Amino acid sequence: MNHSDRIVALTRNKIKVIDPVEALIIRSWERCLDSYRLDPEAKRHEPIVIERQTLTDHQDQVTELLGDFVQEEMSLLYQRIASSGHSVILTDRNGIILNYVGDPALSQQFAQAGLRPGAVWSEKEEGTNGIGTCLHEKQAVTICREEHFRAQHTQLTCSASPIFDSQGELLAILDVSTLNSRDSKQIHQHTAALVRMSAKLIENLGFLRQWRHQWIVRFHSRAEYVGHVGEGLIVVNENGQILASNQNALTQLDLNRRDALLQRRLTDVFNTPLSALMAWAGRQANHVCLLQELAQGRSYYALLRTPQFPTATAILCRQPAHVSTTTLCNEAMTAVNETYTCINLANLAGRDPRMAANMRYAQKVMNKGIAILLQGETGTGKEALAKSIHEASQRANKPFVALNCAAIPESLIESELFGYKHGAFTGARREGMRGKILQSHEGTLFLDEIGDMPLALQTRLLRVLEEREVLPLGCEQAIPVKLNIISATHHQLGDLIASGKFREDLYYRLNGITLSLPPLRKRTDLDHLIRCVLAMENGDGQAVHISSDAFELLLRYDWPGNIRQLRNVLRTALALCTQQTIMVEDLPTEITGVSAFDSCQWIYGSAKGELPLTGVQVAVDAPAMESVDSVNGDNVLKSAERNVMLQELERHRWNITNTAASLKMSRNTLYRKMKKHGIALPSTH
Ligand SMILES: Nc1ncnc2c1ncn2[C@@H]1O[C@H](COP(=O)(O)OP(=O)(O)OP(=O)(O)O)[C@@H](O)[C@H]1O
Repeated sequence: MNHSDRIVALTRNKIKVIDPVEALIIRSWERCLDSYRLDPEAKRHEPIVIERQTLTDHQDQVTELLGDFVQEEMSLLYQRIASSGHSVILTDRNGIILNYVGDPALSQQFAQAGLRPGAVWSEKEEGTNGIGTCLHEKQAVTICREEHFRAQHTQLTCSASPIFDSQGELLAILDVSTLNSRDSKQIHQHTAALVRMSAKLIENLGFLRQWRHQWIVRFHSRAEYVGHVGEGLIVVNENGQILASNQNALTQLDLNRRDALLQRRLTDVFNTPLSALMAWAGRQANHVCLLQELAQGRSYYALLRTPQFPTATAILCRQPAHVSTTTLCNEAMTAVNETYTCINLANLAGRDPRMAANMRYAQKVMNKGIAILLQGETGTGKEALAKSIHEASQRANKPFVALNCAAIPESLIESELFGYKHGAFTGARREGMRGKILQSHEGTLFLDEIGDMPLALQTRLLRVLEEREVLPLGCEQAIPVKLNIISATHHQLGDLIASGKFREDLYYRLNGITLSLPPLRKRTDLDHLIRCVLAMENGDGQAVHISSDAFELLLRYDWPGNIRQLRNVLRTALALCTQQTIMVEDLPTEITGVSAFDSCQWIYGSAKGELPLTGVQVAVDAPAMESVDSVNGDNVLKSAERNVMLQELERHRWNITNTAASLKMSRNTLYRKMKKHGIALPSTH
């Protein structure tokens, strides 16, 4: 069957199609046949190319909206995937090619194929193709060889991803095209993932640029992702009214429509007014603060970016360094490279017996090639411990290489971990890539969030561990590797094994010894740790004090975010306090709220014959609470009760039985109180 007959047979349902990707292509073919009346076998034609001056105008328009860094990001993407036959292309929303980065030796061939600045690659002109079909579908697509409608384009393979403006309108397309690739579509998924990430990055940077004269709240449910490609962005004016948001913000907040945010006030969405964020940004520009979303009580970390006025010299929030795709893939590494100046194996234990036992075991096994598994809730210090073990070991002068299995897309983990040979697949770098396993040769490989590793990769990893050699993609010869693995997880791997999500044999390989890090609320040396972390955060600054009331609250708080949260809270408190003394009012409501809730529970609960909550009975001055919440006393108590419930629900991952038990109330009472406070169970917990 020739190209044309195949298209017609598939489009007219003469061959059944099940795959949704194919369905997208069939839709496009239908448009080409029925709406644009194109002929797949039409004799070779030249794409329309717009005039030079018009092209310059189009380029200026897009550069004005997206900024100069587009070219830089395109070059970075090109370097990452550089191999013969690739070019990185930017088009505007009409499919006009604006910029092109590619191998100069091949530019002639690309130009002959019609891929040159000024050429129009809309579907209407060129039939089904990466750029045109992406424009129409407004989603990332990969169009491989015969999937192109025009027979003359079947030498091309293109992965394209849309770039939207802050109103959600399509602005541009980022595309990577290659000529005469013989790889399967599946193999192109690696390139497609990189294109999607770069497009998202350009979109975010364009967003920040477009709204550079307004306040922007940058947030994510994980502190380390603020400033990265997945962060949510919400623009507010000085009255706290929301002007725009990016798609990530909607995804993070579980909203499906942009207008669900527009024209609302920041305080309709989060528990913190803009004024509080401004005060924070003025004093502690570089650090994230904790926000609570009102609808479901989820916590987010946020940075406020101050408006950039031409003369601004004073308070400027952190403008994260240019985040390239490479940094995204190395997220785990970035986290490990945080300054742990005063954390080492000797002082990590603090004065907690369980931690001290962990350190003793670590000392005993760290030079014996025994795999160490670190288990603990988020923020308990697993990465810090892994790094300290490496630094205390005999391989301290060898590399410490980290991979966060949950932070990078599934399609990229394989090549990040195992590496690949030059030309292993479309998008492979010319010189190939060594992969984290080989990079860590003789050093330590730290596999964070191992519970999130896809099953297929678990099998490959197991083979590497058993055979002590690695076979990068596209290589025929395995390379011997000397591996020392430390892995970490917040999951109970036993549960994952029971549900078939984790291989039991891999678990035994990784678990030469398990070190369980206690949550902060169970550490016996919390007082000592608070002092250490405070000293660490204070750096070389003047001596700092904590009032006994504030210290008491810190000791009694449950710390769902563990040491990470403790660091953040103390950072904020340090920034807010006056005369180097941290007072109750310098602490966030989720901490001060506990005491108010307890007294409120004591008042209301006893009247209804219910037990008081956790037994915490710390008196906090009502004015302090009022100044935080700016509400009357009754509301303070209600809001405190709500806060504590949300916090406990979050801590127990919205398990009603466990939350009710920890709050010492029946499940029915918990449901009743949740209803009273308008707390709904999130669907994804
Ligand atoms: N003993 C300690 N003293 C002071 N700070 C610590 C200590 N242990 C960890 N931290 C700090 O706490 C924060 C969280 O630590 P880390 O990232 O190691 O936790 P984690 O358990 O790996 O978290 P996650 O599971 O979310 O990745 C980091 O900022 C780290 O510097």
